[in-house]
Amino acid sequence: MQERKVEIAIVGAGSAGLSAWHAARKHSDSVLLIEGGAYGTTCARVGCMPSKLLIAAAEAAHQAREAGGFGVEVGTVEVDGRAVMERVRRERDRFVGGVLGTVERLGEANRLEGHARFADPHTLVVGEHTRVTARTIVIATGSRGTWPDLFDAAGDRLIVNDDVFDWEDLPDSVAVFGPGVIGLELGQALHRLGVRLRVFGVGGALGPFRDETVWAYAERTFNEAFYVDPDAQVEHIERDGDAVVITFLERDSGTRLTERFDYLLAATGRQPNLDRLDIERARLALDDQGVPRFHRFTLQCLNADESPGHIFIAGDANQALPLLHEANAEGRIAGDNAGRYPELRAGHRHVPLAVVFTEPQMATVGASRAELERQFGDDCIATGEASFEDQGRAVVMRQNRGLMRLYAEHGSGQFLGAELFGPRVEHLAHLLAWMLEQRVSVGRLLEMPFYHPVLEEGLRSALRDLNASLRQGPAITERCMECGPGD
Ligand SMILES: Cc1cc2nc3c(=O)[nH]c(=O)nc-3n(C[C@H](O)[C@H](O)[C@H](O)COP(=O)(O)OP(=O)(O)OC[C@H]3O[C@@H](n4cnc5c(N)ncnc54)[C@H](O)[C@@H]3O)c2cc1C
Ligand SMILES: NC(=O)c1ccc[n+]([C@@H]2O[C@H](COP(=O)([O-])OP(=O)(O)OC[C@H]3O[C@@H](n4cnc5c(N)ncnc54)[C@H](O)[C@@H]3O)[C@@H](O)[C@H]2O)c1
Repeated sequence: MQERKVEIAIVGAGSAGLSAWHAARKHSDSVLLIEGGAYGTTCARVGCMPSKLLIAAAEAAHQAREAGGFGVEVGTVEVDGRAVMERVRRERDRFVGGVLGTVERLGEANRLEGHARFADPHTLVVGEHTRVTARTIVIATGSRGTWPDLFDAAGDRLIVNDDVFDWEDLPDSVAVFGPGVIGLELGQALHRLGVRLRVFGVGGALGPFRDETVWAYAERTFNEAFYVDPDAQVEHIERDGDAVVITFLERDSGTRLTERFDYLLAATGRQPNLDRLDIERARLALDDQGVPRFHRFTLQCLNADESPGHIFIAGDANQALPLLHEANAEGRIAGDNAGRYPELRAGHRHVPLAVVFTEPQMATVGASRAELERQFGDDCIATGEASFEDQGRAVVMRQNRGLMRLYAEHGSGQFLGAELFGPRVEHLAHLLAWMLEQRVSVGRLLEMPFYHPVLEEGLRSALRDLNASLRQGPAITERCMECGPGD
């Protein structure tokens, strides 16, 4: 076994680990990046990027089918599954290639390949070939898909997102379990590409929505296009030949149905990659899920005796906000602090922002209304809403489905959060997140310029409604009279 002594060891060369490496290097030349799997990051290989590539193909098919609504006839739309998947893999490989170039440029001496696990709080054993002793350590090991044992009956027809992006062709049918973020993004894309689909959930959850009104609108909208049962009664799963056979009660009728699918796609959540790390040997304080307790602004873990430690945790591994921009930000903070330890700096944490690339898109900004009520008190939160159904630009584009609900604090009028379901709300969500970062009041937001005709005019309607709920402005009595048909 080789021995290596370094200042800072980073476990995991994903988005968080790479950010951590660059931040740590500003403090020391002795920074080692350890990777146990394939280089290239979850985001580029099996996450954000290939999923958006599949969605882009699905959108093209959908737009072509919808063209008739504009009086444009394109004839029968045919999806060439092989060509779709070939482009997904090709562009995915290009994104991965970009990351591999970055990894290459780190220099061979600064990388080590092999699965790392703790031998003691300062020592990692890597792939049975190297013992690495480090002054500080960053855990950036990411997460992986998880599913209940029941699904194992599907054998090798049980797949997760990773498998989808290696397909050479599209299958005929898929049963998606989990109408969360991954399940809805991939499910809707597969449906639009002509794959027969059913989506089964538990407990009623749908995407990221917590606001019941937005949830109900979204649930109705998705179900108009494909079958989604957020609280499904699935009775049996078995493998039969090349098929997965699922017996379930149909959502509205309660009829018992048995259907065959090519695959069961498990999109039932992700678990942090901490279980194969011998984390107990790091002697850290763990929460009841086995995740190290850490400080949100420094990413520093607590030792078992509650003293602040020399180990930091960033990205999906800490399960706090499993999103790419958070993994990058946390990696930077953790790497910086691992470098400057024991003197630490609090990093800047962004307001919560999440976007789901379905159509209509789903987005959340700030805390949910329930969380805000807990923080501020039941009667301190005002709500404003606007529909996209007769919003000018959305009608023009024939994408006039959706609803947004915005929250603000009574008295101060400060904008606090939103749940958005509608066309291209990724952009509205950014505007709102940027405003939330600046702690802007609803009144001040309404003083901003709004062009015409744009989707932002719909946001203005929601802000006006919110301002009226705050009793800081008049209710909208006659829409369109003042602002034209954009609202
Ligand atoms: C299908 C899908 C779509 C997504 N889409 C989006 C999106 O649109 N927008 C968004 O913001 N987020 C999205 N995400 C989430 C985003 O991809 C993750 O939050 C982000 O990639 C996490 O980065 P990370 O560095 O924490 O983990 P990773 O990139 O997974 O890196 C962890 C690394 O650690 C390595 N590792 C693990 N254990 C060990 C060990 N013991 N020793 C050595 N190495 C180890 C792994 O091999 C891996 O390379 C998506 C995720 C999925 C699955
Ligand atoms: N656009 C994006 O930003 C994006 C896209 C994909 C993934 N991600 C990240 O990846 C994370 C993981 O995504 P995810 O979709 O796996 O998790 P998720 O938590 O969003 O959804 C999991 C869903 O599975 C359901 N579920 C749990 N057990 C089930 C069972 N036995 N049967 C049926 N349904 C079950 C849950 O109720 C939930 O609706 C997300 O939280 C997000 O942070 C982000």
